[in-house]
Amino acid sequence: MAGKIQSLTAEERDHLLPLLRNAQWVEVVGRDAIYKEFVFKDFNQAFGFMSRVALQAEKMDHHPEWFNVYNKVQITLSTHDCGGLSQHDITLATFIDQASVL
Ligand SMILES: C[C@H](O)[C@H](O)[C@H]1CNC2=NC(N)=NC(=O)C2=N1
Repeated sequence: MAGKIQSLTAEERDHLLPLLRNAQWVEVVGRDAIYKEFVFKDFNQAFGFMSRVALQAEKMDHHPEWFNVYNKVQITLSTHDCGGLSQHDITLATFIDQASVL
């Protein structure tokens, strides 16, 4: 069912994690995952953002772990099929950052 999904290599991490940190993503302690919190003007803005991310997640078959209260959305990205970060998480994080400023 799950295709062969590769964890990021050490070289890819050295390159990509600083870029993610610059964009306010942080590495989760005790787990190979990244996390970021988004704050919007109100629930309508937050849910519009979540809708855009949801459509992309379905398209990618790669889904965020997320928690929403009113105008705040907390997102954790990791690839369950490989037990850690993969290129899918980087791709989705990049999409999420773009979707958050629409
Ligand atoms: C069966 C289905 O394709 C898999 O479970 C997909 C769905 N969405 C997923 N999302 C994430 N974040 N990681 C996965 O490994 C994953 N796998």
